[in-house]
Amino acid sequence: MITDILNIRWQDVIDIILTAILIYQLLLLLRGTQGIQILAGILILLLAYWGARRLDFFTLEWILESFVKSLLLIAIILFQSDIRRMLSRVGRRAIFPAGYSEPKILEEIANATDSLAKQKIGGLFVLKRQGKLRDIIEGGIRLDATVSCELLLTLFWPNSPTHDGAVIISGDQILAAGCVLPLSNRPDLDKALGTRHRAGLGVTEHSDAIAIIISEERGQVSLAQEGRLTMNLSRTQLLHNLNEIFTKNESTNTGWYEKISRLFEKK
Ligand SMILES: Nc1ncnc2c1ncn2[C@@H]1O[C@H](COP(=O)(O)OP(=O)(O)OP(=O)(O)O)[C@@H](O)[C@H]1O
Repeated sequence: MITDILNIRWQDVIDIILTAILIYQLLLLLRGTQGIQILAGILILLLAYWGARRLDFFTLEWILESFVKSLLLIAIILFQSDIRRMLSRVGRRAIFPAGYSEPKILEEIANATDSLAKQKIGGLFVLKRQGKLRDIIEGGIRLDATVSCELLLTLFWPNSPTHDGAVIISGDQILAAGCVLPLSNRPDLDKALGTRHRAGLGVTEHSDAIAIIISEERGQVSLAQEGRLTMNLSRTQLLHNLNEIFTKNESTNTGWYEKISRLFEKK
């Protein structure tokens, strides 16, 4: 046993790590879906097969053995939509890692912000960076849709179910809407500013995310970063600030570890 451990090759270590990551990601992908129930069913049948073998129940073993032999095929058929979703996610991240370097994304966000402000419709966008916002995203309505000005406007349209709360964006993807953010406790904040601004500021105190706040009352746009609020921005100023934050920093600040973890990360 000890000699086996001593003989372990570096390939075995990588093999074990990759298998663990794969299983963990599969479980994350299936969590909360019907897939997890199917997986539990398969595990019960595998347990029954193992029991039948141990107890020499030949007929049951024979039936379950045929099932176990075709398990891979059965799993592919049962999980085809989950597998498709996972492959497209991995492929998309490998080729187009989550980032804001594509100028069109920031323009779509700036256009939506400007349009909401002009119509005095309240809005709150959170632009995710390296820091995880999993709890916040899971509390909202999951979307996984491509960023577009039209969709962002629709999400904040009065009476829409996603009108309240924040939209979380990561690169070219809208991850979730209707998300509740942690509120800032800053005592020196202008008393005229309500919970939308405190929420936008709060998320930037807890993470490296950027928040764009559109005031319903005054139709003004504010940008929050690292617990600081820059208020009353025009469309041009907002776009300029976003470009400064993202296109310059994002590509240089991302190390190899972040690049690899983004590939597997479930946001
Ligand atoms: N914790 C939170 N997370 C996300 N959104 C929140 C949170 N709390 C409040 N909001 C949003 O803020 C809205 C209330 O805005 P409120 O009037 O208090 O803010 P405000 O900062 O004064 O902005 P406005 O100028 O738009 O009135 C809620 O309807 C909701 O959409």
